[in-house]
Parts: sequence; structure tokens; C-alpha cells
Amino acid sequence: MTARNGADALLQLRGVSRRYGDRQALHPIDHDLAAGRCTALFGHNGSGKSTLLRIACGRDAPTGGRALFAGRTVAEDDPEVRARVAVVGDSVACYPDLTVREHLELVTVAHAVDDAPAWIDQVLADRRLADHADALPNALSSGQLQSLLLAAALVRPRDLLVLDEPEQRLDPGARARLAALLVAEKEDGVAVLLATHQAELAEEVADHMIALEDGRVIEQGTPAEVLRKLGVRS
Ligand SMILES: Nc1ncnc2c1ncn2[C@@H]1O[C@H](COP(=O)(O)OP(=O)(O)OP(=O)(O)O)[C@@H](O)[C@H]1O
Repeated sequence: MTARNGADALLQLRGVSRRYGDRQALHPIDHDLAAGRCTALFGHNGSGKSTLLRIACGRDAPTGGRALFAGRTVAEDDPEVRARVAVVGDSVACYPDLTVREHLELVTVAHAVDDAPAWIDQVLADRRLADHADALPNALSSGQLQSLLLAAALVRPRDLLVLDEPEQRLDPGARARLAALLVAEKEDGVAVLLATHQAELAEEVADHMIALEDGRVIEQGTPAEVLRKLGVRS
């Protein structure tokens, strides 16, 4: 399901910056992300990763520059953005009275997914949630909740997948499955933009890495190049 292939950048960041009051959380940044490619944002807490992700998916507007999706200014309430951009945020928000399966059903209804029950079963199995399909959120572990967030992004169509530290709360096996999943997304032509604290995830999945510090780009290039320059790898 999903993704259109093409060489043009789906996401274009043109001098994007963000100021909160007097604080410059993000200095101007330019970046293009094409279908089937992955860019990883890497940096310490507070370096500006989530700020950039929120702008890229239209949840926040830049105070400088422009963020474009498919050539149009990104806005969360744009039907095109809602239809084609799937987001996995950094916090878990669930309906306490809906089961795991019912959360996914809601998403498929909202996005008019064909053959939804089969997709839901597939995603539940892939994310190792099948045994918890009828569980309420308060009966899930933190890692299972994180898997539910991922599952909700995967049962719907998407051309751009934006993920904020998706490795959080996952055990090593689930992290390995996450890396394989993101590689498969790229192969399907989905553009992937993620923030991560895990160098291994970026190395396995990303074509390009942007290292941020205090809202500025301090290095960028392939993950191998950037991690070597940062001294994370020898
Ligand atoms: N709504 C806000 N109002 C004021 N300042 C904010 C707001 N959101 C973020 N900031 C500030 O912007 C800076 C960048 O924050 P951001 O959340 O983008 O960092 P991050 O790299 O995602 O960090 P983490 O790894 O902890 O998630 C921080 O100094 C933060 O305090």
C-alpha cells in the first residue's frame, strides 16, 4: 500500500528555523528528502530534533523559512498532508477505553483503508501485538504501547513517515524488527525522517544523517561519516 516513487524531494526544508520567545531552538536548515530515502536526526536532548520533526509534519510552523511537502507548505490540517504523512510521536497517547485492535480500526476508518481487517491482522502480527489485540492500553507494557504507536502509523497509507525516537521503550528484538521495518518502508518508496539516539538504528536505516547541537547542524553526511566525525565510531 502507499508510496509513490519518484526522484523529486517529497519534503523540502528551505531555511527552516524556529524561535521560542528569545530562544532560537532551531537555526536555519536546508534539507531535501526524496521518496525511498531516510534521513536521521541525531543529537543530545534539547538539540532541536523534535522541533524539526514537528515542522516537517506540519504540527508546528517555522518562524523562518519554509517547509514544503509535495511542493506545498506543510500544514497538519491540509488533507494531502493528513492522507500521506504518518507520524509516530515521542509520547504515547491512547484512548483508555479502546482496545489495541479498536485503535487500529479507528485509524483505518479515518483513512478509508481497503481490506482493513486483513491489514490490521498483518500489522498486529508484525508488531507482535496479536496476543494483545483485545487488551486495553493500561494492560500493555511501555514497549507494547510503543509498538501500538508504530502499528497505528503502519495500518494507514503513507508516503512520508516521521518518527520521533521510535526505538524508545523497545527491547533489542523489537529494535531489530524496527530497523528491518524501516528498510522495508524505504523499499516501498516511503520517505522516512526519524530522530534517534541510537547510532546503530541510523547506520542500518539512514542514507543521510544530520547531527544537531543547540539547534545548529554540526555535521551531516552518511551515518558512517557523521558518526566518525562525532567520535561515536572510530
Ligand atoms: N513549546 C516550546 N516552548 C519553548 N521552548 C521549547 C518548546 N519546545 C521545545 N523547546 C526548546 O527547544 C529546544 C529544542 O527542543 P527539542 O524538543 O526539539 O529537542 P530534542 O533534540 O528533540 O530533544 P530530546 O532528545 O530530549 O527529545 C529545547 O531547548 C527546548 O527546551
